[in-house]
Amino acid sequence: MSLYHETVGILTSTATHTGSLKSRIYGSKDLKSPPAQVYALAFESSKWSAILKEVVEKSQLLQKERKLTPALSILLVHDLLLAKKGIALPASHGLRVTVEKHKARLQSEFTRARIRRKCPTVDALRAMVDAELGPAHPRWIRVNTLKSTLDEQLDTTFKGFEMVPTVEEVMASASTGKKVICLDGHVPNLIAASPGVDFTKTEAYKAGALILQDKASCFPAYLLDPRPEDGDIIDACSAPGNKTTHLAGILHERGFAEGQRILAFEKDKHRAKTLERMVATAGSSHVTLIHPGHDFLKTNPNSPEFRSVGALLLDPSCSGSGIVGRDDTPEFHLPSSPSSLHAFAFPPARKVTYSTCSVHAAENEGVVLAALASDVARVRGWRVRGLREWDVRGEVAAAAGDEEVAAATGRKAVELDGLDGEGVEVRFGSGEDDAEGPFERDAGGRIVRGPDGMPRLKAGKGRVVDEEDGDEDADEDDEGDADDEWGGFDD
Ligand SMILES: C[S@@+](CC[C@H](N)C(=O)[O-])C[C@H]1O[C@@H](n2cnc3c(N)ncnc32)[C@H](O)[C@@H]1O
Repeated sequence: MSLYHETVGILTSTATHTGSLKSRIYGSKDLKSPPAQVYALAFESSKWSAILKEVVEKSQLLQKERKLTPALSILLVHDLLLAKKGIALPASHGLRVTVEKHKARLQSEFTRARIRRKCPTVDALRAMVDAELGPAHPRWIRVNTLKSTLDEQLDTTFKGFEMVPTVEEVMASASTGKKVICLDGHVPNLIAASPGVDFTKTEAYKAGALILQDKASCFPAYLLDPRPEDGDIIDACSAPGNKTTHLAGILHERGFAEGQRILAFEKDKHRAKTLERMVATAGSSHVTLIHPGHDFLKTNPNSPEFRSVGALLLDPSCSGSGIVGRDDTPEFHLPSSPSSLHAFAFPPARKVTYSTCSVHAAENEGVVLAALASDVARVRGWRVRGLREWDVRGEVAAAAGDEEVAAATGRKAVELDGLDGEGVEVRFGSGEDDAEGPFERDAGGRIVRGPDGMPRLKAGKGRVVDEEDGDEDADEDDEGDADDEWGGFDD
């Protein structure tokens, strides 16, 4: 079957019409054509289809060529008019001949469609079509510290990229074609690069030194703040392994304690294989114990295996409604909220992060509220912490009017309040607004980082590093509530 028929099949089949376009194509076992080619054709043709529909209709192509279907006509006319190499079929192929004999008429209808949109050139029309898709998002790349360092990557993979101080400038580079990068101001070792640059061919990517991971997806491991003294860390819902390997990267920089491990659960055996591959490529197999095909909810928190689990990361399956750039409407799956309640029951656990890639309150604030209202949370004293200074936090209405939950759950950080009076390491910041953010910047506007790779906070902005013992302390709060002083992760 030709590339065109296979792509029509993907775009029109109701049987495969779930999940994103990408997952439908890359998850299809029946495709003969290269998935990347099918994806490019499906995506680009869909992007242009409003204009191509006009061209096909006004040229009366379908009336003249009865064997062509509407979907096939859009794909073929797309390649005829817009692909560099034209229709990807032999010159004598019936489909190609059928469409090419109408080239002059199709071309003139395309020109009319462009003029109707007041675009003087095809490039201007292209820019208009791209703009309708919304702003180009940066390519987020996490340097995997198990395999490389930020500096090493700046000197190699990103050599030749211009360093800019803001993500807005990275996004703007989509229209100038310049290759630029910006170091993220929140998550260490995270880089925003120009949209459209393909890093999958680089040696660093192939070696696992670079991991393509959206910024939002980097927050859970960063907020969990795994430390050598935390003991074992559970990643309850691990595949494909972005956060599992991120946890390993953070602990690698801090130094794993003797015998400290990441316990990674993945209930889907097929996805667990992907997890195994990712953990191996990232160089973290020796510190990660994978439980393939194991349902985290079926674990016994009191089992000796978990006696030193101090922190858990929960990233359950969700509707995915908040994924930027998702190209079609996702199904609405509710997450398994019991995972939060289950995590609270691990005896030594002191920290849990709960994250989703959903914008639905039922999957976010609703789950946090239900978890906090549970018996185990009340008995063990679990409370919500985190992200006080983040611009977008939980919604008060969605949190049933609970302002503490709403104000603290912008990106779902939940932490145990010290049961034994020792308190906890993470504290809230003051919540003051600061146009430039709370971090020190150098003359070029870049965020200055401390020896541990964390951005350095300006004096008076929450977390500070005690120069003598390296411990992180909170500044004095005007209201004297040390619990409300943390500002380490926030903008
Ligand atoms: C959102 S994805 C996790 C993404 C992953 N944390 C990452 O950053 O790459 C959710 C995964 O959790 C798995 N999962 C869901 N419920 C689970 C459970 N109760 N126990 C173990 N795995 C679970 C799903 O099979 C799926 O692979």
